[in-house]
Amino acid sequence: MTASLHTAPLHTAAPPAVELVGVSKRFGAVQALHDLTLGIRAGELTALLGPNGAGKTTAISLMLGLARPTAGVVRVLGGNPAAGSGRTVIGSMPQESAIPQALTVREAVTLFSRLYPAPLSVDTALELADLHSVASRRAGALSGGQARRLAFALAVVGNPQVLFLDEPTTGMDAGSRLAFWHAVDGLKREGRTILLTTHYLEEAERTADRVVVMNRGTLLADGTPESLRSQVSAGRVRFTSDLVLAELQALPGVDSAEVDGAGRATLRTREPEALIAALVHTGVRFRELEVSRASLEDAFLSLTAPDALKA
Ligand SMILES: Nc1ncnc2c1ncn2[C@@H]1O[C@H](COP(=O)(O)OP(=O)(O)OP(=O)(O)O)[C@@H](O)[C@H]1O
Repeated sequence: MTASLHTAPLHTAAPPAVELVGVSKRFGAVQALHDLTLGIRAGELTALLGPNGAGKTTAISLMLGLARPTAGVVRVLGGNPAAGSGRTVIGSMPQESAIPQALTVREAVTLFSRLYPAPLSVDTALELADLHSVASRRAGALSGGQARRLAFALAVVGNPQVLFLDEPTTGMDAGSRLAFWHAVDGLKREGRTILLTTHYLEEAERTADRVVVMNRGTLLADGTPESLRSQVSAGRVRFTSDLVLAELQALPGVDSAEVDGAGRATLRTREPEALIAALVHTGVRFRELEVSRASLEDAFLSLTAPDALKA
């Protein structure tokens, strides 16, 4: 197949689905966001991570047009979200949602579906949120996890192009979480743009195309889960030998080394394979070799609290 010479690659041509340019947000004395610039590409699943108070929910409320920036520009699908443009193609699952307690699950989803021009069927939304078995239960009688799933159904029933999920899995049990991520995967495969916040880093690691780490209202890191992991020492190598600290530190690629009184060494390195090859090459006898990979959690801790990993 021959591609047209005039066809620009899609990923460079497509404007960001969500864009923050130089955005600041102040609440009185609190600077919740400080000069934040961020573009979310269409069809991408982005996880927004950061410790409590980092500014994640504030960023989402600006993207939803629920608050206005103190400075800077927010665009969603090319328009100003505060002007209400695009409201019918945006779905949102807030951290806390107030759903009329007397409505049944099916009634609440039906009511919401009527607000949108091209909604999903109510049954599809119930299915996606794994709510069929409690469809006739009143919202006020749902468990915490079921109430989160109802909030998810309400977020997706409008058939959104862009979906914001603020700590979606908080309160869900393991089975609900699995079903939830399966549904999110399906929505992503359909080409929807999804931005979520989570404190469950292993979920972000498995699901996200891109991870954005914030702290104190600013952006600390932005990349694939893999690229963030590689920003910290990618692995931890442990073994027992007669090597002393200075000899361990002299091995190639060692970022940090510790050794206890029994000769048990713990080394952090970006290149565990090269380190082990060099160790073998020295001819020194070693035993009890263990190699473990840095997790996104290691990267997150190292980015948001640089001293945390030095201990
Ligand atoms: N309406 C408000 N009035 C005053 N301060 C606010 C308001 N909303 C947020 N803040 C402050 O702005 C900062 C960022 O809060 P935000 O809720 O965006 O953080 P977050 O990253 O979502 O945190 P969490 O992980 O705890 O949900 C915090 O210091 C918070 O106390």
